[in-house]
Amino acid sequence: MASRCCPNPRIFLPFLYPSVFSANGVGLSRPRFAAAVVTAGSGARRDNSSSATAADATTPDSNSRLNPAPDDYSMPYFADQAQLTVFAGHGGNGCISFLREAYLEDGPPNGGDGGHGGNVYIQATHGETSLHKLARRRFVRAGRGKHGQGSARSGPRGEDVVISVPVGTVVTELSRDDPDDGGLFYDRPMTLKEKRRKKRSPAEEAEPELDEHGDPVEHPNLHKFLLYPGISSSERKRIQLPPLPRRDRLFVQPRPGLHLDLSRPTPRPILLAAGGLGGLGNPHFVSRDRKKPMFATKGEPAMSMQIQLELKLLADVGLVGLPNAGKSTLLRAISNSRARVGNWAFTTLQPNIGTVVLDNNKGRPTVTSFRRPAEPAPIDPYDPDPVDPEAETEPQQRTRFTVADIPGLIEGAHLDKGLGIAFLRHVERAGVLAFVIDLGAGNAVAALKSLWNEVGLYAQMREEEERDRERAARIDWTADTSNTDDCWPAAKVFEDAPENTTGLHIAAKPWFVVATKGDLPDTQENFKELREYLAVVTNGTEPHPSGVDGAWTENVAAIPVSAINGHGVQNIVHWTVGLLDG
Ligand SMILES: Nc1nc2c(ncn2[C@@H]2O[C@H](COP(=O)(O)OP(=O)(O)OP(=O)(O)O)[C@@H](O)[C@H]2O)c(=O)[nH]1
Ligand SMILES: [Mg+2]
Repeated sequence: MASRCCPNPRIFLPFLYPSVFSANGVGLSRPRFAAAVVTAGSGARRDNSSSATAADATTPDSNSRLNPAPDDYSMPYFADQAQLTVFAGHGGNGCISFLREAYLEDGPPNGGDGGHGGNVYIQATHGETSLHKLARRRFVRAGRGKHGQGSARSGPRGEDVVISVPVGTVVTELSRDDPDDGGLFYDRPMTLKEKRRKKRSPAEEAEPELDEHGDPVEHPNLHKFLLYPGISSSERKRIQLPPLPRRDRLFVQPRPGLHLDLSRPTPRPILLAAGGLGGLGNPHFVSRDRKKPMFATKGEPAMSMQIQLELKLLADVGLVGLPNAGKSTLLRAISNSRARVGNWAFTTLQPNIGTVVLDNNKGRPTVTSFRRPAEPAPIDPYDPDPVDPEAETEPQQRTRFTVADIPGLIEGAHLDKGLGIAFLRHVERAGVLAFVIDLGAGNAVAALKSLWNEVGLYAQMREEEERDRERAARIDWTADTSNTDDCWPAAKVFEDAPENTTGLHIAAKPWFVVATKGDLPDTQENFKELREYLAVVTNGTEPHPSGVDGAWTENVAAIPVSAINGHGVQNIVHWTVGLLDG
């Protein structure tokens, strides 16, 4: 992937290190991308011309937007994980009722059917940004169908519930309780053979079936029927119940082991749990021999499911760095974010997302950038109104991009040390990774290697998890094993699962280094060393810092900035846009 930006390090002009560049014979000149970056919200122009001197840079304005007091921040509610139990609605019961009118004492049955239970759906929408509301809610219940009533009035359907989640949410089923699992609630009709076998003489029909103690045996489906309340217990045992009629389901329950990766908005809600069918009123059971059925069927119980929601933020750029490196200050400098900044480790406890606006608020772009068209969604053959796959084929003008600032990583983060693993998932989805290195905090190359090491180990761990999940989902536990001597026939489904984890799904992303706090004294040598190291990584003499084969090493840049002064930050915007456009 070739960057649109000039690979020449001259573009990261030496506003911080004039001597580094003049020593190389590179004179001071205006940056190629001299347009001021207008950040959303503030509307302020930051002039980052090369005339800013090192002396200016070392005197950050106290209590400015980029050097705020620790209590000057806004912290939106945020949760990136939630566990929910969803309950589909039970079906309402059918009704046992008979027509009563003046001069008509003994009318025909007229009980209405019960309403079907409501379904639970999930939908990924752009309006949502966090799972905190769902994390607090814990239970989601669809409405139950109302019972049928007399005069052939059917019960209304239970209300459906749609769970709205942010785009980037991964849904994993943890367990389900499906009452229909052990056998269908509504019987399939008996075959002719079964009917013949079951056929009893009229004398036998009159007599109830007896158990070994001589007590009448209860009908096996009795619990699925609703009997007329006035019925005596002996009548209850003698009652002849018909087989439950076959009924088509309105919605097909999703298969067990549900796993949805909602990485794009879903045009229509996706079914999680289907409600139960409503019961049948007594008119359904009228026959030649049974003029007045004293029973109706109960509503079908519905299933419940426990799901895990995990939000992987879909930011264009992920900021990765050690604690206190200056990530949040950088986010404030390039976007409208009011992330908390403090001179201690772990100031940021949850991810912040900032939006970098690429126009001057008058509709005129300051940077021309084109978003690649999204891959068309696979066509669902059962969808009556499929989304047009050709909808987005033209490159779209990019007017903004998003940046995610995650809590700092420390050594062992992939083993859940520090704030650890919980937030590393947010860099998995980013298009570009920006490694923020504090030039004033020791060797920058060592810091970069240790960050890549953590990210690489985390990537391998996720790939292993994903492979295990995929294997588990592929095992067909119902496979017929009778014709084979193989005691583990399902093992063959493992064949095409990849064996080795590479970590490439993160290491293959384009990345660059933001060398921040360049205003601090004596950081010049550190920056030079970092730049030389990245040059040898780019030309292939040194391996990628994560050690992963085939990782992205095209034109890896180090951009010096002083985020606290807003110096050099627009170079980050231009470089990022170049990498995003690819
Ligand atoms: N001199 C100087 N100080 C900076 C610069 N950028 C950030 N700082 C200071 O470094 C400290 C840490 O900044 P933060 O932005 O909170 O760092 P962080 O990486 O978000 O820290 P965590 O959230 O704890 O991971 C603050 O006191 C900032 O004022 C810079 O460019 N120059
Ligand atoms: Mg921070």
